[in-house]
Amino acid sequence: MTSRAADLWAELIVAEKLQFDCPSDQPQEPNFAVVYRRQKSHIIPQDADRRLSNSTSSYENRLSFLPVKRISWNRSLSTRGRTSVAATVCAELHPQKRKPGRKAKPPLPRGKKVEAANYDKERAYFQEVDDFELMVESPSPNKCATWTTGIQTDAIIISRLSSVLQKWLISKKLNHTYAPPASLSKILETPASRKESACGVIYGSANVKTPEKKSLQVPSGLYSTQNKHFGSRDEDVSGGRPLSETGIGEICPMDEGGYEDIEVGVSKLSLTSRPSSVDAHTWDPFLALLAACGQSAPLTLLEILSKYCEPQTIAKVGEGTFGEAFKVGENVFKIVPFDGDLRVNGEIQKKSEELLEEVILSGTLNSLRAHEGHLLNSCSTFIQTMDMRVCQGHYDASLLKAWEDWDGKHGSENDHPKEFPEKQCYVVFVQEHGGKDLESFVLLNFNEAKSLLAQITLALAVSEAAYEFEHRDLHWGNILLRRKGLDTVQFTLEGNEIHVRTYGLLVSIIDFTLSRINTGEDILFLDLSSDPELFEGPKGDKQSDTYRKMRDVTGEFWEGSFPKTNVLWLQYLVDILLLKKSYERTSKDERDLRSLKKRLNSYGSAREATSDVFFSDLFVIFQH
Ligand SMILES: Nc1ncnc2c1ncn2[C@@H]1O[C@H](COP(=O)(O)OP(=O)(O)OP(=O)(O)O)[C@@H](O)[C@H]1O
Repeated sequence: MTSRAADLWAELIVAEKLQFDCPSDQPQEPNFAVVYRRQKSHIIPQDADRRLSNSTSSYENRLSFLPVKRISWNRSLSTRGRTSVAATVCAELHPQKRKPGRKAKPPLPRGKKVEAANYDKERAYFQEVDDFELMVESPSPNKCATWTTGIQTDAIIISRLSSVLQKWLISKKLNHTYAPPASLSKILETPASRKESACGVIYGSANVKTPEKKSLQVPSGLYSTQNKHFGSRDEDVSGGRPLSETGIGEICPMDEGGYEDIEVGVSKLSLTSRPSSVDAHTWDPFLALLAACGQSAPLTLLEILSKYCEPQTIAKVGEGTFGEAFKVGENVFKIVPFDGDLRVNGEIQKKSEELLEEVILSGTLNSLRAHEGHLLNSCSTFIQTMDMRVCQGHYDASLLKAWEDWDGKHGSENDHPKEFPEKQCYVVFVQEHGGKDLESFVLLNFNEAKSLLAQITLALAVSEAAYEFEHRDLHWGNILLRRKGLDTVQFTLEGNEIHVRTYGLLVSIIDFTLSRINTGEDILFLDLSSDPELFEGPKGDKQSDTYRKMRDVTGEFWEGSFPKTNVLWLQYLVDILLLKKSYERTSKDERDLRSLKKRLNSYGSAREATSDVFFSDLFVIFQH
């Protein structure tokens, strides 16, 4: 960003602040949306530091589930990037210096009387900003917070522990190498199990209901779909230390078995049989994460990289606060360090259990891909995760080179990864390459804009039907676009096949950090109330307003199912398409968009929104 833009920026945020503080004086809303990214919080409670350093040196004494009201929230949802607005100023307590030249936001001036907002300046600012090539990461409010699944009491922690272990046990069963599922294969071959996977509890449409905490059900859908993505486990799994030598192995032996031994394993975790203190010290989320990735020991980064391409061909494609994204062969590797002492980009690293949840969530959304066309609800709009692996060691030389090349061209906001020590662990998400984010993608015409909205609306509708899914952070950095010569893309919603005209545009949704999902066993969600900054963005900024509207809709009961939040993000997207993106369109097209936005007010879910007339000429429906 040029210094002129920075100056304009400083003036703008003063004006914004004044307007925010004195809404009655200046009720008028700005004409241009500001993209709000959350600011890094620099308040690191001593407690958090202590816990972190305790947990990283050895895996043996790792605390199991941290108290769910976690300090990690305070590492906070970061605000980064060019167009960010700093809504609050946090005390700078953490010792790590910011990388010189990092594009930090100007602080929000406080207590200073200034003139009211001048929108000509704002317009000029955004003009300048838009001219600046958009290369860096999505404006994602950065994660941090802890995934949580319930009210923060000991009993709930135990129950959560048990339920995550259920998932671990299931994951283990998913893995051919761990436990060749001979009996399972037979079950899968039967028509009954296929039918169950189509209408099953986990992947069925209306079967997932929030309040029910189901007893363990072996998700045949999980086997029949996820096996296809994660089925090819390899040498490292069988060759490594068997989990039966670990604490987890004692809970559920590693040898063969069908559903029974999963149930036996889980039953051993019942509240009556195990005091919470025992659970807290025998459960090791790192081992569970390994198991969920089908491993018994971490790989090196080079091992996984070299399976996908010649390491010299790797190029960096993007960055977030916690993840670096590299193009590796045809795929994108998102590499997220975790559990280490070293601050990454000023943030405390994520913990194993957070990554475990993310792994589960990615796997669950993956299962919406209908490989055999037998799912009641399916779509391919959520980014495909091909593999997820735990790695350990220094950053590989090929990645360092790619990182430096990108830094030279674009100027990274992240710390140089050469700092990672030998003990550093990472989760590598191997994903399909989803293209460019909406922020930087150049839309050509109104048809593309319509198809974008249609694909997102249907994907949300499908995921609502399957998992009560709410993305809760669907800003323009989390929508990837690419052009592909497909006329239509297929969705299945409650058994109905719907083909959406693409006009050559294919949409992928990424970043499920704030998302809420009901897997049928657990409700995974983030307690956004723990991050008040999220709701303090400038008034009139569409993204910030959307967080506040979500808060109103949910009444801060973030665990609950409120599909309306998906509708709020659809309205945000309409605004973005009207206000922030330029493409060939008529005034009638704009009127249509505005009418859609208005009608969206009356829809309670993306599912309902699919019936809107706006989409009628884009959908071709086949009823079964
Ligand atoms: N599958 C993908 N295909 C193409 N680009 C991707 C993919 N995944 C991530 N990227 C790129 O990397 C950037 C960072 O990814 P992502 O937002 O998932 O990381 P993150 O660490 O979760 O970010 P943050 O925490 O800051 O939101 C994205 O904005 C995008 O440009």
